[in-house]
Amino acid sequence: MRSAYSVETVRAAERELMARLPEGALMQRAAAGLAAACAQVLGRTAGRVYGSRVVLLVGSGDNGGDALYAGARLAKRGAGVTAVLTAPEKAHSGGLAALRRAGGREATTAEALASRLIDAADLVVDGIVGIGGHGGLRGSAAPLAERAAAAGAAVIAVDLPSGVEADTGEVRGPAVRADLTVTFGTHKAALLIDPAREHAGAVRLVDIGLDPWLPERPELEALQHADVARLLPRPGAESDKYRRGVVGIAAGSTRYPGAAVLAVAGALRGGAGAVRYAGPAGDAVLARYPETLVSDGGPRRAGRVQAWVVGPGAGDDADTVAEVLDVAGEADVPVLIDADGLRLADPDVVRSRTAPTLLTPHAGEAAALLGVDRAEVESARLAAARELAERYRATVLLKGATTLVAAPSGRDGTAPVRVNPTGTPWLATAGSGDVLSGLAGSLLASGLSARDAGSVGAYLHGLAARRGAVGAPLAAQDIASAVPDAWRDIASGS
Ligand SMILES: NC(=O)C1=CN([C@@H]2O[C@H](COP(=O)(O)OP(=O)(O)OC[C@H]3O[C@@H](n4cnc5c(N)ncnc54)[C@H](O)[C@@H]3O)[C@@H](O)[C@H]2O)[C@@H](O)CC1
Ligand SMILES: [K+]
Repeated sequence: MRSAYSVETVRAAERELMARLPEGALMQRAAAGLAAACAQVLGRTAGRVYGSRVVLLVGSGDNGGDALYAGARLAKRGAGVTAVLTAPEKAHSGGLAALRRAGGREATTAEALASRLIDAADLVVDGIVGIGGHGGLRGSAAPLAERAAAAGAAVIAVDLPSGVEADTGEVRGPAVRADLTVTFGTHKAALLIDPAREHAGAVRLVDIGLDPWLPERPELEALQHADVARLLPRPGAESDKYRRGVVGIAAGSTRYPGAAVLAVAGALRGGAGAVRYAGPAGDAVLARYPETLVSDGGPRRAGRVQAWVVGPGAGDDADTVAEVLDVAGEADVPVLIDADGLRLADPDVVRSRTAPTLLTPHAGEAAALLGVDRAEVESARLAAARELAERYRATVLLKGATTLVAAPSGRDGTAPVRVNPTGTPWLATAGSGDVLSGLAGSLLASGLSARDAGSVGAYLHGLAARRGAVGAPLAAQDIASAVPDAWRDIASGS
């Protein structure tokens, strides 16, 4: 599991740890990890550390201190290191002294911008601002970041790419774009959630001994292979198709029969023992998937299921959405609501449900439910997912480059929001969401909680797209077809 903690929590843990260590020890741990990462990158870009050209962008806080101490370590190994001080009078004094002792140089922002210093660098280290920052880069920091981006040197961000919001992943103004971010103690939300995540590049976590002081429950977590492997449903020796769970799919319309076929395609690969289809696209479904149990009497007459999926390709069929909510309410089984179903479902009915509900909007659908612009959802994904989960008292899977799964708060607080690490741009293809709804619905039917079904579904879905795409576009059906490969990879730990 990869966990991310809030700035407030990180600071509290750091205080506990620092109280037990000699002064400055923590910053030395951070600087040592940072210098090691810099040396590795220099090995690739400049051949070696000795004789390489390193530029440190140094702000006025401890983030700059980390950069200065790391720079001193590199200077001792023969790198030519210049620190560009955005606020010379406020730069970390111990770090600056260490850099000077090691033979490093200093420049003001104006000098750096007027010369070719940054353009000629092999490596730029961004120590402008870390967890102490708010808002986009201010003052002379913004043109420095721009120059670094244009220079084409490798950029390593210290703790966070400067200018992003640590706790939310928002980017509200100019921000550094890094190739690698070396972060300390724990991940922060900005390193996992877009748009900030995109600015971070690859992320390396340096252990500074913070773990014992961090609370058990993080703000955010990203499942890894081993976590998903533990959650994947496995049939026992005694299982028959009904015990494995039956998922009901109420999707598609005469206008959009394909959505039904794709949702069924996903559902057949999600671990349920059987898939029932209730809707007007039964012939299309059977033609492609003869193993489906098709009924043409609507959801009420479809027979028992352990979870329902409703909404993909539903068009304006509000009656079916209402019927599924009715039937699922009577049987007290989980419901996944996707696509058109999100717009058609009665919010009061959704809120008053007692069995789990999983809503799976993309940014546009989430925006419509929240009554805001799509851009607002895309720029503040975490807040949007949390807000929807509370408003609907339902688990919300907000699709996107970094898909989020947020559960509503319960008696013992709010479970960490899950962020899916397997997303890929290849997923942005028509019908991809229909496959996900079937897949996650099938996981719900096989007994996973809404939060687990959503996050395992998104994980498998992303991995399947990566497996299936391998450098070429893929269609939604290919994603469904690649799910068993993804499942095998996870189950076998490969
Ligand atoms: N606290 C600790 O124990 C440790 C902290 N470490 C480092 O210390 C950092 C936190 O240090 P600080 O609390 O001093 O804070 P930062 O160094 O992150 O930033 C604070 C400074 O940045 C300026 N600033 C804020 N927003 C800005 C913006 N948008 N544009 C330009 N300047 C801006 C502020 O005026 C302030 O002077 C961490 O991110 C990490 O790099 C590490 O050394 C590990 C140990
Ligand atoms: K930084």
